[in-house]
Amino acid sequence: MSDIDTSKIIDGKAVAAKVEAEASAAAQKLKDNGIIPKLVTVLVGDNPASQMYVRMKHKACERVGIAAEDCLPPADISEAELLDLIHGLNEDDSVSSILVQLPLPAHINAQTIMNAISPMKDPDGFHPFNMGNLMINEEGLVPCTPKGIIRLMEEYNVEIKGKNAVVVGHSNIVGKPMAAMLLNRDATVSICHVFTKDLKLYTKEADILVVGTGVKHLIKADMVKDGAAIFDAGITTDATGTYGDVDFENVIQKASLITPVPGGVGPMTIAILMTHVVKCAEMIAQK
Ligand SMILES: Nc1nc(=O)c2c([nH]1)NC[C@@H]1CN(c3ccc(C(=O)N[C@@H](CCC(=O)O)C(=O)O)cc3)C=[N+]21
Repeated sequence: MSDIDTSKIIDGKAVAAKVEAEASAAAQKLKDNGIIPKLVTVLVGDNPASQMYVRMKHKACERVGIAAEDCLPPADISEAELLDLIHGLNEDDSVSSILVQLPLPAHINAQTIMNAISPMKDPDGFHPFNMGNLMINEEGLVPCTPKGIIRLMEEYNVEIKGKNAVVVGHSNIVGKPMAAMLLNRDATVSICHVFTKDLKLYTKEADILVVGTGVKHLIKADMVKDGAAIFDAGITTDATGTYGDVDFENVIQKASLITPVPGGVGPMTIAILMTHVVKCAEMIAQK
């Protein structure tokens, strides 16, 4: 195995700590004025991975000084009952933010649920109102993972304007909003996905490469341009360990900058979420 130049590795944990400190300061200002930002998480059923992610979000709230509450409906809750629960949280003035953990059980339409969350209380930025604003370059509450990646680009002085940016994965929570954010900053953006015929043809041209597919080690060294900045939003955990969508050890040899998994994009997602909970509380205070 060849040596790894650690100066190329983006420290997502360090930037996340900085973002959390900013959120904490903003939360303190609100609290000085008698407003307590509060996140309510809704976790349907008992998926262990979801339980872990929700626990990580609650721990972040604790670090930042945000109140957090857990709603734990059973896996067989009906869509109508879940909608009722959300309507109650929308009406509750003590609740700043509502996060319904994904994935939801198959008998519930996830988008129907996302649409029911008040767009003012949507720290995930998944409501069509917030998604629509992103599309017209009015970035308010936007999806946390791509926003966290943009913040990493800013912190590491990755120029976006005029660059070839390639996004692999076209999900509503990573790929699509990522592409919109890069386009808003004047990159030339390509979006590749599972039906793309020749993935390498695109990735080879990428000055900025963002990958979010959930396919372990999809991106190999021969698919990457020399000097590319690479952001890996994928995470797969199996019996042998935790992996990203990028074959890190080999791809780092060609990259100028690269996020590790874990410790890259993941912590940023949660840190940005914290800033959004505070933003929601600020919006409610101004209403
Ligand atoms: N409504 C909703 N909002 C979400 O934001 C949301 C969701 N549903 N469903 C699931 C995905 C997944 N997600 C992650 C956040 C942080 C890490 C993270 O911080 N990971 C650590 C590693 C954790 C480990 O070791 O497995 C890291 O990358 O360093 C991972 C995954 C948020 N999600």
